[in-house]
Amino acid sequence: MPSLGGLLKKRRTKDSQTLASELPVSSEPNHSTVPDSHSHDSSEGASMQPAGSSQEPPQQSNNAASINNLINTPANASEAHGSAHHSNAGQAHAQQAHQQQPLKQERTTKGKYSQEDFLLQRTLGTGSFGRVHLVQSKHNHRFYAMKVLKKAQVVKMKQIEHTNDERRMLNRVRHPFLVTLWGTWQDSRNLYMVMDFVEGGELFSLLRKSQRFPNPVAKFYAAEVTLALEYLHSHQIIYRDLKPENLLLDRHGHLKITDFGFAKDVPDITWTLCGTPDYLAPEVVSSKGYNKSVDWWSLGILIFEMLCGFTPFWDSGSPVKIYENILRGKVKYPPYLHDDAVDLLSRLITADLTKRLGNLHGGPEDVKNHAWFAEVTWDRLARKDIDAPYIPPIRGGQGDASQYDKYPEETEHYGIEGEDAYGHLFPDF
Ligand SMILES: Nc1ncnc2c1ncn2[C@@H]1O[C@H](COP(=O)(O)OP(=O)(O)OP(=O)(O)O)[C@@H](O)[C@H]1O
Repeated sequence: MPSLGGLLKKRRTKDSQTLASELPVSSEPNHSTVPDSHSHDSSEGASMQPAGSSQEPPQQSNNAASINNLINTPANASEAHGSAHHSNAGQAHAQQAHQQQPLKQERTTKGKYSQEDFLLQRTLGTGSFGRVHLVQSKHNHRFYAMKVLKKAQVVKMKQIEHTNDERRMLNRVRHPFLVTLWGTWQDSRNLYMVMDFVEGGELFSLLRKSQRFPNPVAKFYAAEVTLALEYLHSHQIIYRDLKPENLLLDRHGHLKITDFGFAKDVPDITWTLCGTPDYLAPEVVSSKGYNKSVDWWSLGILIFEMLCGFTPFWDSGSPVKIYENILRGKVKYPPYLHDDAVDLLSRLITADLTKRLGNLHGGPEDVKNHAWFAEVTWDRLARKDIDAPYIPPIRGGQGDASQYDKYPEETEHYGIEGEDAYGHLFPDF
């Protein structure tokens, strides 16, 4: 059993460096809120629509409940609600619905927004190349998340292509479980991306506070991720950075995948070594060509981590040790795991690409039809018509960032004009 000291507190970065400014996840108990079923995403318009800007009043809190109590409460789990039912007809519908979901028309945003359009607020998170701020539009007064990437840092870390890909991929996708990009621009030092503000915080924080999720809770999040992967793969996009840090919760408790920094348009195979060590598939580690199959491997790691509280190949030493464990491929399944879960995990976390679920002839349907997902009504899930197991306690209305850890703020001013050595490398921003 690995020692979980570091893993419990630290977010894992793409390059495995720990963030100097990172604060440990708060150990304060969180508070439950009244679950709101039948929630609908208000951020899916083609124009600048409310992103995290619901006009609902703050939700009621229940000061007695810790997150762990809350998500272990059967009444809050989708299975215990009886709201997730197996339905083959539903699966067929969901499949159709996904194939019908169009890629977004490329939005022409260049020159449309600038720093002047937004009031800068607190930092929501930091990453390898910059940080993400909460911002408020001066025009519609709604709240957004603004990702700021330092050009010099992006260039130094040889991430020019990935950064351009991130913008391009995010601009193309439109799905209830993927974050929406509204605009990008650049100044002499930084690149800026304005997205939905997803108010409920990271699944990472919820998981660390809860230690591990009960089977139905893990199943709910895994099912939403499965639909998002199905959508991306049907548009030839591999995501390549699945992990709880990149899964955000909206105010109703549904997932939104953020951080498309490694997403790639890949009709067949690619070779780049990227991702987060714990989550890398063996074909990535061993520098073989790979394809969408890597996301199904990562889904297995994600489900394992949600059910167990740690990743199967984790090592406190170094990424190299983790890579060795991945190549050795030995997974110890704790006895408390449900048999169906172990069966699914062993079919996802397999180095044999001819056996890995999601990568076979049946594609994502093989994953969706697995016994572990038997209760899931996929078409209802795709409509967000299944109650989420945990409703983030967002009491402050719009712009409430209380679900995010606090970070030391950036002192550098944004919007500075001047010499720009790298601007030509990012022509789409
Ligand atoms: N749309 C959003 N709404 C709210 N918070 C967000 C949003 N996007 C990102 N964040 C917060 O900012 C953090 C960093 O964002 P992101 O992962 O995109 O940056 P990154 O530089 O690519 O990070 P990394 O190098 O760790 O992958 C996220 O983990 C999350 O806490």
